[in-house]
Amino acid sequence: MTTPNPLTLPSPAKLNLFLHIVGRRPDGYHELQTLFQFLDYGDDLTFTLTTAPGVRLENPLPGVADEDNLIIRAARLLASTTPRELPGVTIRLDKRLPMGGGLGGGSSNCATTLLGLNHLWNLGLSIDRLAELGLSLGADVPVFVRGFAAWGEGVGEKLTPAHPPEDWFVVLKPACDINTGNIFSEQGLTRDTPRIKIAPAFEGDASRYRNDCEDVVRKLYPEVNQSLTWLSQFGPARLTGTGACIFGRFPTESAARIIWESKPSGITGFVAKGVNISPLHKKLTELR
Ligand SMILES: C[C@](O)(CO)[C@H](O)COP(=O)(O)OP(=O)(O)OC[C@H]1O[C@@H](n2ccc(N)nc2=O)[C@H](O)[C@@H]1O
Ligand SMILES: Nc1ncnc2c1ncn2[C@@H]1O[C@H](COP(=O)(O)OP(=O)(O)OP(=O)(O)O)[C@@H](O)[C@H]1O
Repeated sequence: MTTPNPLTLPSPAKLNLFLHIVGRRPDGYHELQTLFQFLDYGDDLTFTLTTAPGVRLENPLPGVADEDNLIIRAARLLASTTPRELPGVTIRLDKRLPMGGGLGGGSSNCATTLLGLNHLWNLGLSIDRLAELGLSLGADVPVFVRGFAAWGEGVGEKLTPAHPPEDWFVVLKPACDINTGNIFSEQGLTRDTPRIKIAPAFEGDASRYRNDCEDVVRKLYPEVNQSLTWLSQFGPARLTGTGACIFGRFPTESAARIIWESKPSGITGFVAKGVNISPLHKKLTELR
């Protein structure tokens, strides 16, 4: 199939179905054990190749300077890997994922840019190389580059494919933004959860494991505490990443929608399906 110009690619959310902090590296980064799954919900990025050189963002993100935007940083990093003169590109971001929500929106935008421009610029970089470039921009980027649900170890870059059930989720965004770095620097954070043995073909219920950031986040953010208490009435509810979003798992879309409709007023969020192959990779496969 010929690649359309403009080309729109999905930039999905991830959930951390559980998140254990098992240690701390000498550079201060935390060693994790986590289970990543994608959602069939997220942002869209539209790439338009142009004859004028350079990388431009059509719609800047409020509060994020273009040179800090992970889309621009990913595009520039990719361009620096080749001496070739590349076509210019204009990128439009249709943002749906809340920022600072623990859904990995910025990291996902970064990965969609790396994979999208590798394709459009015909760079031929391997997934391993793209994951390595991505890791230099953020700990959550490699899982979005690789595109399969996975056990994550290290800082989340050592990935082993996993197959959690593709259930439905109610994702709630309490009315607060949480900075990942701030949570990881909290004194009271649990950092010594014993390592568990990862089961490569995991197909079970991850809710028997916890999110180690939850106690600290509940204490610092009463909005998250209240939302978790509310959603827990219907089954296990968890924080994703360092929050602020929380999620509950349901076997069917209709079961999830019933709970969604009854949520307290003032809380935003969405209902989405968990998927073990990233919608980005599905779309790129169609283009090959
Ligand atoms: C919490 C997770 O979302 C779980 O998937 C990720 O580990 C966070 O990944 P991310 O948002 O890509 O995080 P980064 O942008 O790499 O890191 C933000 C800051 O959080 C802290 N940080 C992050 C990841 C990690 N494993 N240990 C840390 O201590 C570092 O101070 C870092 O400067
Ligand atoms: N394209 C982008 N989209 C969103 N945030 C971006 C982007 N580029 C840079 N950022 C910065 O990254 C920060 C974290 O945004 P993001 O949406 O990835 O949070 P998050 O979901 O909590 O991430 P994670 O789960 O990886 O910790 C934002 O507050 C913003 O300053």
